[in-house]
Amino acid sequence: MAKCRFGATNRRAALGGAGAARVVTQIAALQTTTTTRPHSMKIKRFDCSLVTRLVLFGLMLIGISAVLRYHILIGFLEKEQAQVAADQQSIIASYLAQDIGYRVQERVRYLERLALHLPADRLEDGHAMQAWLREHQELQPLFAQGMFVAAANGQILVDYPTLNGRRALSLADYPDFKRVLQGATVICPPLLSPATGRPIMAVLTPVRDAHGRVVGILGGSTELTAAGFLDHLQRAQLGPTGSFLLISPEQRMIVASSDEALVYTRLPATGQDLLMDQALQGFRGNGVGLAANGVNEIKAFAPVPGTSWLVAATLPLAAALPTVERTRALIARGGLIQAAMVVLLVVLAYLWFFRPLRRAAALADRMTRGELPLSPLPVDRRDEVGQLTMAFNGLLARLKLHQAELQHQAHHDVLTGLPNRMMLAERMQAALTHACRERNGVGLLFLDLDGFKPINDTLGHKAGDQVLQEITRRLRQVARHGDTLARVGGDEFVLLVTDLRLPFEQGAQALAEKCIKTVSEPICLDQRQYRLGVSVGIAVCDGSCDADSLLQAADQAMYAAKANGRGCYVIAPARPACANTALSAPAETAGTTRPADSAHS
Ligand SMILES: Nc1nc2c(ncn2[C@@H]2O[C@H](COP(=O)(O)OP(=O)(O)OP(=O)(O)O)[C@@H](O)[C@H]2O)c(=O)[nH]1
Repeated sequence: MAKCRFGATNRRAALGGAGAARVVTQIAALQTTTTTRPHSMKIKRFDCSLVTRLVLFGLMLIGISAVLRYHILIGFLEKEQAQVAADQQSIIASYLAQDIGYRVQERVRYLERLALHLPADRLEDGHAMQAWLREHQELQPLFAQGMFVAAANGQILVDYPTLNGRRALSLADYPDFKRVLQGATVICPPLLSPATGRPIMAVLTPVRDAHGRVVGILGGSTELTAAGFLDHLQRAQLGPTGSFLLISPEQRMIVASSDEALVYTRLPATGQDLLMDQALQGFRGNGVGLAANGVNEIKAFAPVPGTSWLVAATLPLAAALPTVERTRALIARGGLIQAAMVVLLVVLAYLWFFRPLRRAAALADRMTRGELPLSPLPVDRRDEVGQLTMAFNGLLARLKLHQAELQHQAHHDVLTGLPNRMMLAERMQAALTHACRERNGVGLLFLDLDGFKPINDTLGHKAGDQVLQEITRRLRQVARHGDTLARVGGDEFVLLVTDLRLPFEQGAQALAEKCIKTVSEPICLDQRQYRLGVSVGIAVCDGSCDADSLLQAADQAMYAAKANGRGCYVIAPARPACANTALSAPAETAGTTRPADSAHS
């Protein structure tokens, strides 16, 4: 069947290279990916760095744990320490109250004993009374301001030692005066001494006659701060800022205190110090509350036995919690040390754990940018980084395999596995260059099967494919080592022969005859034998021609062989020179040979 071979060349190129073109595009895309220079993968932004995130995460953990520790631990410590301090204050306040109670009772009992022995019938005898008072005062001076005797109407008759203005006083003005007349010993509320201006306490006890009637009053007064009475309260210390108070609830007065400025001062108004208000209403014990001066204080209250007084021990909360303050500083210091350690550890971890990762990333980056050939990354360790690197290497191997497959597909025919037109062109170019250098010849045998279409049409494409594969197998046996057998169209093959010696045509002819012979062997299909033929066009060259011209010359010669009756070969009449030198006489059949057995099947 006559065909326009030159027009068909392009069509065949399209046919033979249809799949290949797609493959070539894929390869080009791959090459583009690997050769274009993408942006560097270096981590430039500080906030993108894993190390930064780890450091921030570590610092955040430390911050949270410090805040939690601070609130839980400090809260617990504050509570515990405040309780311990309050209990201690209670013990001290209670001890002081007992001691003060003892001292007061000692004076009360002393005065009551004296009253029993006082000669009631000589009350009006001033000299005798004063001598009696002096004798007992000097014997046991429990009342620092001395003692005095008053008539039943409250008028002070005599005192020792004599104090200015004392005799002018009337005991009838005291609120408890009547109780004394009824026979009770009374501890008078503290008051400022008219004589010294200092706070004093007086004790009054009745003097009875032989019939038991109250005929007078024996009294004793003492300054609260007098030696041997409450002076020890003044000297008592409760930390650097704490104080002890002796309180008279009826008067809402501080009777005595370790803080001199508070002595004989009034307590804050109701509502200003709730804990104190509760104590004045009878609460005894300890607690923490806001004082009138706005400071949180621990207060402990203890009653003074035998009196209505109470002892209060007060201490600012902050002063009671030195451990808490130290713990606070400790937590802050610990937090800072931990933060520094986290930074240090993360840096060490970065250097130790992430260095292989960074190195692998840098290598992969350089490979991606084409600075290094694609090769497996070194695997230093068997940890997660090593696993990642191995996985990357596996991926790389698959990529290379895939790339090789694509390369193969782009250069080979899928059905026969023979080189396709693209690869043939490369081989021809190489063969011509080689021939030029070696001064020998290159031959091209263009083979087109005869009678192939009927097999396809009658037995189907599958059988046609089997035939093409069988023909390929046979032609491969004919081709010498170093020759290239390519499939360039449906039933078209090209055999590229190199290293031909002069005369070049002679070697090519021998090969053509072998091809015609082997193709014409019967083919067994579907238990029937079929015969095919092949028309061969031969073109030879000494290496000075170009590949296209050589192919066109062989193609035209094959066309001539077809025209000559098929099953034969035709040698191109003139050796091709260059691409622009077209073969002028494709029908010329000089050198046409028809082997005896080259008949169509
Ligand atoms: N089975 C199969 N058939 C193909 C393939 N490629 C092309 N063909 C068929 O091969 C046939 C080639 O046609 P022709 O060259 O005219 O066949 P022919 O009978 O040898 O004719 P002449 O070359 O003129 O001798 C067509 O029918 C194509 O459809 C293929 O890969 N497999």
